[in-house]
Amino acid sequence: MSTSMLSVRGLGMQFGGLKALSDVTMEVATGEFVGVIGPNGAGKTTFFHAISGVHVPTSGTVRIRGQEMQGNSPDAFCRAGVARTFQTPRIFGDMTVLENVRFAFMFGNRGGDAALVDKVIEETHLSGLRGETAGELPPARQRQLEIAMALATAPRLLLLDEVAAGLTEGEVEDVARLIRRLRDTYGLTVVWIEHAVRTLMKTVDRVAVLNFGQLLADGTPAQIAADPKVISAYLGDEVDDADKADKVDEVSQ
Ligand SMILES: Nc1ncnc2c1ncn2[C@@H]1O[C@H](COP(=O)(O)OP(=O)(O)OP(=O)(O)O)[C@@H](O)[C@H]1O
Repeated sequence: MSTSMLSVRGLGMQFGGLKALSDVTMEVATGEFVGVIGPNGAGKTTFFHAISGVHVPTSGTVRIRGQEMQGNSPDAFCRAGVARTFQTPRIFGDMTVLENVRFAFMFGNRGGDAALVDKVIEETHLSGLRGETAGELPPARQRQLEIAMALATAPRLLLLDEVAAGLTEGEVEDVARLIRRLRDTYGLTVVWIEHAVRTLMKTVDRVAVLNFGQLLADGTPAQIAADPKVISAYLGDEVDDADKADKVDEVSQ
C-alpha cells in the first residue's frame, strides 16, 4: 500500500474578500509525480505557498508524511523534507553557480561537502558552468540552478512552480526529462505547476486542476484530457474559435 507524502484537507486561503483557495482536498502518495494546472489566477501558486510555509492557510490542514504542518515556517517545511522552486527563480544573481548551490546546502543544514555539492551540480547538468555568475545565465540554465538548489536540501517532496516558464519548446522537453530522471534517482515525490500543459501531461502520473481556487478535477492525464469540465474551464466564454481549438489541442495531446 502506498503511503501519503502530502495530505491536504479542506485547505482555504482568503485575502480580504478574495477566496484564493476554497476547500481543497488532495492526497499525494510517496513517489507520485503530480501536475497542477489551471487558468491564470486559479490559485496554483497560493496552493504551493500554503503547503510550503510561505502562507498560513485560513482553514484546513496540511500534513507531510502524517505530520500536521500548516502554520509552520518555510524552514520547518524544509526540515520536514519539502523543497520548492518559485515562479521567478530565487537565485543569487551576483554569485556563481557553485556559490548558489553551496548556499542551498547550508540552508538545508547539510554543510558544504564538496563531493555532494559536485554531485548535485553534475546531476543538474551544470558542471561546465560552476564558475559562471548566476544572474548572467540564460533562463533555462537559471531554472536548472533553481532545481539544483532545491535538491541541495535533500528533499523528499519537490514542489516546482513553472520551471518551464519562458523556455523554448525544446528546453521545456529537456527540463521535463531532467525532473523525471531526478525523481527516479532520488526517489522524489514531485508536484509540478505548469502552463506547458502538453509536456506536463506526457510527464506526470496524475493531474490536479484548480479553477477559481477550487479543485475542479483530479485524475490521470487521459481522464483530465477527456473531462468536459476541464475543457470548458480552459476555454472560458469569451475566446474565439481559433483560440478554443488551440487550447483543446493543448489539453488533449
Ligand atoms: N498575497 C496576496 N494578496 C492578495 N491577493 C492575492 C495574494 N496572492 C495571490 N492573490 C490572489 O489570489 C488569486 C490566486 O493567485 P495565484 O497566484 O495563486 O494564481 P495562479 O493560479 O498561480 O496564477 P498564475 O497562473 O497566473 O500564476 C489571484 O486572484 C491573486 O490575485
